[in-house]
Amino acid sequence: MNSSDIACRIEVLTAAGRGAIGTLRFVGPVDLIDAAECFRAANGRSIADQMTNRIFFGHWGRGEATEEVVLCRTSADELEIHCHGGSAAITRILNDVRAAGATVARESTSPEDQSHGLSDKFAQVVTGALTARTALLALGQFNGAFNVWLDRIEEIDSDFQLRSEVEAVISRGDVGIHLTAPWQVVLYGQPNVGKSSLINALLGYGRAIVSSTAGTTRDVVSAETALDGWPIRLSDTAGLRDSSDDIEQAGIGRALEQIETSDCRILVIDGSRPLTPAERELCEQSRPNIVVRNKSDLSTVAVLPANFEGVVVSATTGRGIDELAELIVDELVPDPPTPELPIPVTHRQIELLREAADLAAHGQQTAALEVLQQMRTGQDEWPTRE
Ligand SMILES: Nc1nc2c(ncn2[C@@H]2O[C@H](COP(=O)(O)OP(=O)(O)OP(=O)(O)O)[C@@H](O)[C@H]2O)c(=O)[nH]1
Ligand SMILES: [Mg+2]
Repeated sequence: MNSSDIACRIEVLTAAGRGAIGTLRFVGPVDLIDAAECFRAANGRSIADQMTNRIFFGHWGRGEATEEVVLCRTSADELEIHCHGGSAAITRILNDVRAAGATVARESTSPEDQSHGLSDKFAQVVTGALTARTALLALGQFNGAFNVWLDRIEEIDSDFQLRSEVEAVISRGDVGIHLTAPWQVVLYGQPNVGKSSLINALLGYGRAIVSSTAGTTRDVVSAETALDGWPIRLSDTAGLRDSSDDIEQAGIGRALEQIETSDCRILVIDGSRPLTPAERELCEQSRPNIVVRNKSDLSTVAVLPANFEGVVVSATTGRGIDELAELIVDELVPDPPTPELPIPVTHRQIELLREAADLAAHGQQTAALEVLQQMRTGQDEWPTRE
């Protein structure tokens, strides 16, 4: 019998979005998968020779690029496949089984299908949102906040008012872009001031190595967390100093790149001793968003240049860490939006909004509205997480 004559299908059982494990169910003759040679059981038997209702372990894929999976024949012609929860593993298994002749069931819970055809890729933003808070904002857009706004602005008859409405939406673009990608926050400063201790205190666990030896951190060490429900990637960096050590120099080069590309720059100084000339220069030249005066449990003698406030903390005792977290949030999201407000979620949407604001500023209201109508859901490109 030709495989295309066999009624068999595969479906994804786990919900869309990020998860630890992905589960798929195959219904049909399992020798179809054996014949396609996409799975090798650790016990050397074919799937058809495995006992029902017993799990068995093996590798999916051929050659080098295999992946560990756990399978279970839940009945003679039903097979569950448990794999890594990322979409890559699920998609690969779906594609292999489809290539072997199975159909992919419509009830698939891929993000595209989960929108039930109601809307478009807003569903992808909802499932790609990194925290409950950002998921709620994305859900607001999925539920039509943007389209409601597009309907409403068509009624506006003043180009001045149109422009200010559009600019208010643009101002939420930074939050929109970060629904699915964390803000970058960097800690930097001289060696031994307590940067690694601080990142650990903010994270609540020991991510970075701490030691009394200056020059301990050599590379950028990053970790993701959430502060007040906002997704944040904190990066610890090598202490900045003149060094003849090649590895340390390379680490300092990476630190400087990270400082340059971050959304929030936190300069850490050792507040228990007078400010060094290098720290003074960093205050004045590196444009820090926040200056942290660490080691306040020892003393607070450091005096910052005029116009710099500095938050007083101790990574060791925890003093000031909550206040520091609040300052970071205030820097990144000074005006947190609510889910019913329209929020652009892609760079393309922000570009279109800017174009419309510009047209409105030149009195071209009809043209501005035409540009805005291109933003109706379903006509845009969407962000994906690397
Ligand atoms: N008393 C006190 N000691 C601290 C505090 N924060 C850090 N230290 C100590 O300072 C030393 C250096 O801490 P690290 O966190 O490794 O400093 P760093 O800035 O990451 O250093 P490099 O990686 O070398 O650039 C360690 O001995 C820490 O225990 C603090 O708030 N109070
Ligand atoms: Mg360090």
